[in-house]
Amino acid sequence: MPEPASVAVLGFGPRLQRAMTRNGPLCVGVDPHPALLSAWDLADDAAGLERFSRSVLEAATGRCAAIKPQVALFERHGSAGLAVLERLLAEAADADVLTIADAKRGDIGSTMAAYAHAWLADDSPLAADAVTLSPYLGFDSLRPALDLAAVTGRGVFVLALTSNPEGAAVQHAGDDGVGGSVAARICAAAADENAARRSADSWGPVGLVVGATVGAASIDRLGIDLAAVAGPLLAPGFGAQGAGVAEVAATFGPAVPAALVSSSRQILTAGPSMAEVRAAVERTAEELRALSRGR
Ligand SMILES: O=c1ccn([C@@H]2O[C@H](COP(=O)(O)O)[C@@H](O)[C@H]2O)c(=O)[nH]1
Repeated sequence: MPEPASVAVLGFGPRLQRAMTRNGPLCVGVDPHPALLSAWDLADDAAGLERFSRSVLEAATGRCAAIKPQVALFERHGSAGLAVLERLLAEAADADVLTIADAKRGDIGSTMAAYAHAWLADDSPLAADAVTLSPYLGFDSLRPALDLAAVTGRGVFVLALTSNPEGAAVQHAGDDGVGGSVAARICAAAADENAARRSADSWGPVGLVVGATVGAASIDRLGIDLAAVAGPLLAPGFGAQGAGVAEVAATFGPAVPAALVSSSRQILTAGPSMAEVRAAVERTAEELRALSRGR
């Protein structure tokens, strides 16, 4: 049977480029940690989760390029939490806010196909604009998601150089300074994938996760050319994990225009006052817009 036609007209790469041009490179993380729910005077249950998520979406709308719900923090509430996530994804789509489900999925064959369907198929209740994927069962084990994203006009962000210090033990393995490390191979595979899928000046559907905390020294030592990926670079680690604008500039260098910088706790701790959350989103967005403008 032929693949069903997708409702998406533009691919994820160009849609994200358009959103970043319009609102700047901030991605607001929706991380309803129990401690944050409590600080917002909300119960640690599905109703609290819903109030929290809706408020973050409202504060983020029109001020950022995308939101990134942390799926684990919805899953910990079971089916009721996933139902809240489904509604958040639908409401964000209605508000014209792009969504990246931070699910870090990765498996083999038909199981990977099921993950791909859950997050990237048009008829799935959990469909997001993009999903994060873990390539540690082999980059090509992600094939069902890479192929489905291309069909439905959605995207993927593959973990390459994560923001946590423990990531280096695996991701830097094989470092020979000329692209032999695990991370460099993932970057090269993403670049090949995008070269086959993207058109002219647009980004392809395959992005990478590269922490803002990683630093230029590691990128240089690993011999990685982030700009060659020709796709978006999701950069967690900003704010609560210690990276600021200077670290984003240093880590991404000439690839800074591709950096979609994600911040969760630093913004969310401004709540529960909606005025304060909106102000925190706008302050962060403006700092990052200034970086994109080269100031
Ligand atoms: O390398 C990675 C990949 C994902 N994350 C996720 O991003 C947010 C970061 O939250 P902050 O509060 O801004 O620190 C969180 O959901 C992580 O699971 C990451 O931090 N690093």
